[in-house]
Amino acid sequence: MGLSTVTLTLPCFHLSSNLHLPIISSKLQFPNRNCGSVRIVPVKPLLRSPIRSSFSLRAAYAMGSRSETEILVSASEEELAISLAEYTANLSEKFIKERGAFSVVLSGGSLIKALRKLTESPYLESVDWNKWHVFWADERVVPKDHVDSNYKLAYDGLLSKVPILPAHVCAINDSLSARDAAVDYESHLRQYTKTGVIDTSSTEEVAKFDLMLLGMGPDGHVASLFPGHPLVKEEGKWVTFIEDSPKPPPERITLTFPVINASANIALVAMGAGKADVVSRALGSGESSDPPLPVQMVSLKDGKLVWFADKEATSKL
Ligand SMILES: O=C1O[C@H](COP(=O)(O)O)[C@@H](O)[C@H](O)[C@H]1O
Repeated sequence: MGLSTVTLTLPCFHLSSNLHLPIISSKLQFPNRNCGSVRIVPVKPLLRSPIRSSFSLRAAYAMGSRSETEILVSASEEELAISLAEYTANLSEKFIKERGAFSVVLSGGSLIKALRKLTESPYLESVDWNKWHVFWADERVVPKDHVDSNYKLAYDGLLSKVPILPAHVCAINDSLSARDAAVDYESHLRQYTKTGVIDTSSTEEVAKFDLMLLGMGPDGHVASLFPGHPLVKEEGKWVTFIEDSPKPPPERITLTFPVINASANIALVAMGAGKADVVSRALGSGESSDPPLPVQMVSLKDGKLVWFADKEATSKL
C-alpha cells in the first residue's frame, strides 16, 4: 500500500519539482509549536492510482514520538473525496487481513460528504463491508431521526448505501440523558475491546481504533472537544458528555483525547475556504495558540495521522 515506508529526508527545496510544494513545505519547515521541529520528507504514493494534481508531504515530528503525520493536499474537494476513499479502502483491507475486523470511527459534519466515493464503484463491491464495525467520535443527544443527529447524517450519506451489517453499527442510546449516554457508550466500547472487535493499545489499556475519521470545525474543535472547554483535559474517561456545546445542539457525547490519540490511524479532513484560518493556525508557522486548539492536541501515541486538505483549506499556509 505504500503508506508509510520512507527512508529519505530532504531539504524542502529538493521537493520543488512537485506541484505547489515550495509554498507548503517551506512553511512547514519552521519549528512547529506543539510537535517540536518538523521535517518534511517525500512519501511514496498514498494511492494506488495517484491523482496527478494532489501531493503529499510527511511531517515527521522530532519529539521521540513513534507517530507520523502526513499532509495530503488535493486540488479540489472531488479529488480529496477520491483520495479519502482509496485510503480508507486500503486500511480496511489491511486490518481485515490482520485482525479479521475493521473498527472505524465516524464524525459528523462535512466528513460524511467527503466519504461519498466509498458508496460507489469500485469500493462498493471491493470493500469487505461485513467486517466493518462503525462507531462515532461524537454524537448529539437527539433522536436518531433528528436533523442534528450524526447517526442520521452517516446513515443517509453512507451506511444506507453500503452493506454494513446493522448489528455492527454502534450508535448512542438516544433515549438517555447526555451523562448516561456517555457512560453507556463507554461500556459498549469496553465490551468491544474485550471481544477483540476493537483493538487495545499495548501501552495503556485504551481502545485502539483502526481508523478514526475526524472533521474539524472552523474554531479548531474535533469530535465535540471545543477550544477552551475543560473536556479537552479529560484523562480518565473514554467517553464524556457536554451540555453547553458552543455549537448547537448543546448536549452531546464525545470520545476523549486518551482514546483519540490511541488510534492506529486518524484521517483529519479539512475542506473549503472556511477552514483556511484554522489550518493555518494548526499547521503554519505563526504565533502559537496557547492553550493549543483541540485539533493541535490530536497527537497519536503510536499511529499515523494523515491530514486530507483541499487547496482552499490550505490557501493561508
Ligand atoms: O459539530 C460537529 O462539527 C464537527 C466539524 O463539522 P464540519 O461540518 O465543520 O466539518 C464535526 O467533526 C463533529 O463530528 C460534529 O459533531
